[in-house]
Amino acid sequence: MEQKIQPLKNGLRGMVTIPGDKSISHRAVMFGSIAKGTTEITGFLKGEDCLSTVRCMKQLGVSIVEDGDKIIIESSGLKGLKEPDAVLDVGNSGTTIRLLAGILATSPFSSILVGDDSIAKRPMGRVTGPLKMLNATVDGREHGQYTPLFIRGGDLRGVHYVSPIASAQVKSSILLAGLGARGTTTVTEPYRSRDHTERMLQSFGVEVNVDDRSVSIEGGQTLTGTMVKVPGDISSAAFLLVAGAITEDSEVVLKDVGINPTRTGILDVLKEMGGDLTISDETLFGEEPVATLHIKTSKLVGTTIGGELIPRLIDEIPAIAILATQAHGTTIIKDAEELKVKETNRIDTMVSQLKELGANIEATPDGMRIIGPTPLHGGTVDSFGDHRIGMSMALCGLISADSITVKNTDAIAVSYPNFFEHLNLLSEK
Ligand SMILES: O=C(O)C1=C[C@@H](OP(=O)(O)O)[C@@H](O)[C@H](O)C1
Ligand SMILES: C=C(OP(=O)(O)O)C(=O)O
Repeated sequence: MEQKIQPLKNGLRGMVTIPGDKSISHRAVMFGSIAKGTTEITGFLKGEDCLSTVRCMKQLGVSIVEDGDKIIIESSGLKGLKEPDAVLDVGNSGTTIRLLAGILATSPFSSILVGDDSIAKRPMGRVTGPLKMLNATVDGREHGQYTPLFIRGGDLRGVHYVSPIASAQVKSSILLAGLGARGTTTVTEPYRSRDHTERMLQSFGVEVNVDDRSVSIEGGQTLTGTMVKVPGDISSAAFLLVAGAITEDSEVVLKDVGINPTRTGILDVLKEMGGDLTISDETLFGEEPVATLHIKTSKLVGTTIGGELIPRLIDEIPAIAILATQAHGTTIIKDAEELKVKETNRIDTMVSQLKELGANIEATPDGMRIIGPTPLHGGTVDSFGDHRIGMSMALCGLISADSITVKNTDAIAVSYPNFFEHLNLLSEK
């Protein structure tokens, strides 16, 4: 599918409730599936990635049903999972395959994990390596570096894994395997990555110890079913925050957005760049903080982004690149090599597609450099099957001189199925 986006005549105005957080929705389904008893999820993101997680867990014998706006999971716990009779297909979802690999490493049966063409290029050695250290039998293409992955779980023993990268997928995979291991499992990261696993495991009754950049878990603990209320996804909200800031005469209100501090790098950067952002109605959905975000048309300046900030805004960098094209001065994004191993190489795709529209942007070895403000012209660009690239390109269409056609917009359903609906709602006068 392709979409033609016309430049806005008036600003964006109104209020929307952002769909559920993708990271939290995946975890709610996986943890509910390995918990004893009933888990009820509200605000679950019905995006393609989370639906892949639901399908995989059903194939492992778990009962997952929709009841109105709730997802109800019934399980007899981790030991109740059954050997799947077909390969488990994670689609486009890195979170599904890496977290599920950790769960399967504890299960005494064989499973094969596959995904789409993008997943086939993404590195899996970052989880298969440490899972082997815990004594799991894990293999795959190029000795477990890539899909298909083969896993036979078994008798695991806890380890202390010092991760070379700040990755919540790696951390979570190892901690989930650690739940079924003898002794203590600890993961230490160079910087703290998103901590939804740590928070949610505690609401399922698991004791988790956090000490600065290290997280530890004792093996043998069981999860008990619970209620999970999923906040709106700040990574989806980011696109509307950027849209509101870069378009004339705009004022947008986003309700119930998750503001977990391990995810709010985008808010820090927006403020740093001069964004007219206010945060109100702070409250908690279970263990997760949420708030209402207000953004207005903003006078933006360039900034430098790197270091510990990167894991706090890794998925928002494509949106931030659009912001930077409209900011006065130079924006430098560094220490962001991880962008090369997402759904696409997000450094290359953002640079090539933004250049296509007239932006002043260059790739650097660990990120990008953008000089603004530059007017964007019309044209045809491609998401290359990457949801976040598709939404970033659509934002360009709001401010460009002529219309922009974005190819392969179906990918957007991975994380924000009603993205265009929300944009249209905010454009109506
Ligand atoms: O744990 C998660 O839910 C995620 C962690 C991040 O990936 P990494 O762990 O690879 O950094 C992020 O990019 C991804 O969208 C979701
Ligand atoms: C990188 C992403 O997701 P995943 O790793 O789960 O495919 C993303 O949503 O931007």
